[in-house]
Amino acid sequence: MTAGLTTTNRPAGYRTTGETMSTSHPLLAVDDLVVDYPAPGFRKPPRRVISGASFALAAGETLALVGESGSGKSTIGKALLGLAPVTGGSVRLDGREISRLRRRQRRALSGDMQVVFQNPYGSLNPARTVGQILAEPLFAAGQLSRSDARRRIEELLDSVHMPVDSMSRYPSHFSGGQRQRIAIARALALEPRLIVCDEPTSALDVTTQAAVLELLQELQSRTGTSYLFITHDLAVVRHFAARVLVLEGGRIVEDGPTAEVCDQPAHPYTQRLVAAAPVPDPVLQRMRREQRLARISSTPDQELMCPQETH
Ligand SMILES: Nc1ncnc2c1ncn2[C@@H]1O[C@H](COP(=O)(O)OP(=O)(O)OP(=O)(O)O)[C@@H](O)[C@H]1O
Repeated sequence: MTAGLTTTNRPAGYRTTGETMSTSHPLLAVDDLVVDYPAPGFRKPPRRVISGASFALAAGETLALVGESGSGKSTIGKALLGLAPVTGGSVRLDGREISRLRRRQRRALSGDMQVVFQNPYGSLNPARTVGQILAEPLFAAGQLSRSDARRRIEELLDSVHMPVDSMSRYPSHFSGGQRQRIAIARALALEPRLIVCDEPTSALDVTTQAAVLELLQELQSRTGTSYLFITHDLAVVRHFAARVLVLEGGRIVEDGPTAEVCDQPAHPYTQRLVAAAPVPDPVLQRMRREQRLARISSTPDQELMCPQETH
C-alpha cells in the first residue's frame, strides 16, 4: 500500500496496480502533501496548488509526473527540494521527514537529492567556467584537495560524454544539449540517490532530447539513482518511465505502470491527455479519428451542444 494512500483520499479512477512496486522500501514517501502559495493581494487567502498528493518512489526507479500546464508538477518537485512551502502532509526520504528542515539541514541534504531544470540556458552561471560550476557542490560538501576535485570533475565530464577540456570553458560556448549534460554532471557530483528532473529535455530538439534521455538511463543503470521525471510529454514518459502519476489541478488522479496508464487510461482526465498527445503512428491516428467520429455520430445533438464534465 502506498504510504498514506487511504481509500478516503484516493480519487475516483485511481489505479492501484503501481502501488506495490515501489512501496516495500520506498526511498521517497510523499504522504498527503499540501502546498499553498501566498496570494499577492492584501488579506487574500493563500491559494491551494497541491491538495493531498501521496506517492512513493523506490531506489533505482523512474517515476514520471505528468499533467497539463499549471497542474502543479513543478510545485511537487519544488516541495521535495524545499523550494515550495509545505502546508500539510509529509515528505520522507529513507524514512526521515524532510519537508520542514532548517536551511543548514536542507543544505546537508544536497548529497542525497538534486535537481536538473528545464532550461539549460538559465540554470548554469554564465560567469563561471564549467570546472568552477562542477567544483562548487564538491567544495560545498566538504574538505577536498584541488587535485581530488579536478579528478572528480574529469570523471563527471567523462560520465556525461563531454571532453575534459570543457572544464576551462564557459556555458555560452556549448549547445543546449551539451549544457544539459553539464547540468546533469553537476547534479551527479555528490552521487545523489534522487534527482528531480523538471522537464529536462523540453528545451531541446528531438535528437538531442533522445541523447539526453539515453544518458540519464545509462547513468541510472550505473549508479542506481532514482528519478522523479516531470514532463508534459507522454511520448517521453512511454520511453523513459516504468510508472506514471497523473496530476490534475493539484490532485493525483491516476497512478500505475506507464503502458497501462497510456494504453488504457482509467480516469477521464488521463483519457483526454492521451487523446490530445501527438501520435506519430498514422494507423493509430486513423483509428483514433474513426473512434472520435463514431462517438460523435452516436451522441445526441443536445449533449454535443452542452458537453457534460465527466469527473
Ligand atoms: N511561487 C509561486 N507563487 C504563487 N503561485 C505559484 C508559484 N509558483 C507556481 N504558482 C502557481 O501554481 C500553479 C502550479 O504551477 P506549477 O509551475 O507547479 O505547474 P506545472 O504543472 O509545473 O506547469 P508547467 O507545465 O507550465 O510548468 C500555477 O497556477 C502557478 O501559477
